[in-house]
Amino acid sequence: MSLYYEAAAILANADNIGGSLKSRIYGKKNIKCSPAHLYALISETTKWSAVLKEVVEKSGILREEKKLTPLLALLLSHDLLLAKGGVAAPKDHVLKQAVLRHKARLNAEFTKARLKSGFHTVEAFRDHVNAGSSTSNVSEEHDGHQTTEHEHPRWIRINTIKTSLETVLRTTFADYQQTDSIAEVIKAPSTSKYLHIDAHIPDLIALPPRADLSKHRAYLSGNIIFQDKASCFPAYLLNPEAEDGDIIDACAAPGNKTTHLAAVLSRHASSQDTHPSTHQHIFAFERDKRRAITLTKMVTLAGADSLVTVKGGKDFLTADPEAHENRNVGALLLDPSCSGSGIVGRDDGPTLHLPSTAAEHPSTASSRGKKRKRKALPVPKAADEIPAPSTTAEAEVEEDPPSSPSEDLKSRLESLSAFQLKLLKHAMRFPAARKITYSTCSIHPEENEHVVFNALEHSSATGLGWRILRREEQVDGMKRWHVRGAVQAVDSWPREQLSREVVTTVQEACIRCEKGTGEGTMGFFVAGFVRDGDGDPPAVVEAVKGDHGVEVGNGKMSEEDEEEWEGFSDDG
Ligand SMILES: C[S@@+](CC[C@H](N)C(=O)[O-])C[C@H]1O[C@@H](n2cnc3c(N)ncnc32)[C@H](O)[C@@H]1O
Repeated sequence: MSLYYEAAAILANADNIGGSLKSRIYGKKNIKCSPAHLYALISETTKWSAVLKEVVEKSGILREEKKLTPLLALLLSHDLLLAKGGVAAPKDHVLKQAVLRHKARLNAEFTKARLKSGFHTVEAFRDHVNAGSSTSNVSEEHDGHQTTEHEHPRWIRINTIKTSLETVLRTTFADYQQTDSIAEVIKAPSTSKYLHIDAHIPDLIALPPRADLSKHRAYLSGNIIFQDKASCFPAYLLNPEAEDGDIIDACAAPGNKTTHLAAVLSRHASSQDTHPSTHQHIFAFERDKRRAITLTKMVTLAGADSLVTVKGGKDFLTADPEAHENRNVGALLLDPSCSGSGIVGRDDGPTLHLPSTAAEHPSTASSRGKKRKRKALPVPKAADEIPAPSTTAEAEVEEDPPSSPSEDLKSRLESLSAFQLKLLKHAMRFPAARKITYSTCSIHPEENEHVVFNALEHSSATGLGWRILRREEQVDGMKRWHVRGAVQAVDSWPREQLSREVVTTVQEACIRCEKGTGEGTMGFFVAGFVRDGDGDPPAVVEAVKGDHGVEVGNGKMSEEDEEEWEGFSDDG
């Protein structure tokens, strides 16, 4: 498969794999081309896609070249017009020939687009695009600055292990102007010095989209951490307090929530004038050894070494709840692998704009007989837990897809939610546990509200006294957050065991974030579980054994457990 076919397949993301573009490319097995080359081609093409979309549409190439899909046309025209070495294929390659046949027209349209944008040289045009000053979806003008439709602020969590909000406002952000309006920050150009202090999460601020602090001393020293607002919800909602004892982060890499947990402990301790490591510890499980290395680095950079033990290469499902070291685990944070459908791309990465064949020649689509049209799947933008470039047009596929995307998605969601539920049920087995948060960066009810309902209906919850953490019991910022569980997810749940009242309470207790709104969050879900009273550890073990056929600690698994699902790769 040539570079362009591989790049188009990754951009189409037909597997709907979550995670950053980088992690999806580097984590992909069996790719033939160099990952670095693929990454460069895809990210550069995405950056230029608003310009190239128009160039491709106006050139008419898609109408005449049946071998080209909109994605291939974008990638090839990028290399033809902008790459130093031109199209990276032998001269008799079918794709190279297809694009070269239209070279003159593509060049002419590109020149027109450049001049229309007011640039006399390609270099000036390139600088403009590289500065991120929007070749994409230019939709509005604000104070002379153009902004794109789905701008995402640069969220920054102040690492309270090392510093405080007050200190960074006085130092790192001393020359920034504070505004109460997140909208003002979102529409500001990347270089402007606007700052918004978040109203829900303590120690979180928003800067304009694409604000680049990656070389700033505060970032390099771990005083500030780039973390999306939604991604801060779980540790804040879990709210581990001194009496909660030790904490498990069950799916920890790259470590945003682990270090946030450590910062919360640190903050609580400093308000009580104690040191957290004397009575509380965080165990961070990460099954993937490679990702565990990143996790360890992040923990060290955040100054959280004394608070966190990284369990690298260790599967949380093999952790024995009865083990001596887990006897004080009172709180667990579960943020398992998920479809990543809430990811809107890497931190403020660009949006992919696909050329439309239909828009150019309305008659063409209907005259294509058997060819099928389907919506291009959203493409991961380029991060940890963020943006996948979203597509703006329909991709035409010439061949029959192997199976319908909705069937693929349905079975993928079934596997994912079974795995997520299994983790949640395992967390409920820790005898001293009193608090759990369950979160995903997915927008699908199957991975969210339905997992919660399933757990609540299951005797892991009912037999052991677990219940949902109601809205009115949540920490202040989460109680005030207005986007709650999806009503349609709740309505579609068959009320077999849970009463209408319970279902309504759960819907109100669940917390969601939506992507692409003026709130500047990614798509996200979190729910809290609590257990009242002291419990009775021996009875707990019996209930668990009886219910699951699992003797925790000796590795004897039930039939259901034997089918180990490996999960999808995650954000990097
Ligand atoms: C969504 S990511 C976690 C992101 C992380 N919580 C953060 O905020 O940076 C899920 C992680 O869980 C890991 N994982 C999945 N299943 C696991 C398991 N059974 N035990 C331990 N880690 C697991 C994956 O390798 C992946 O790194």
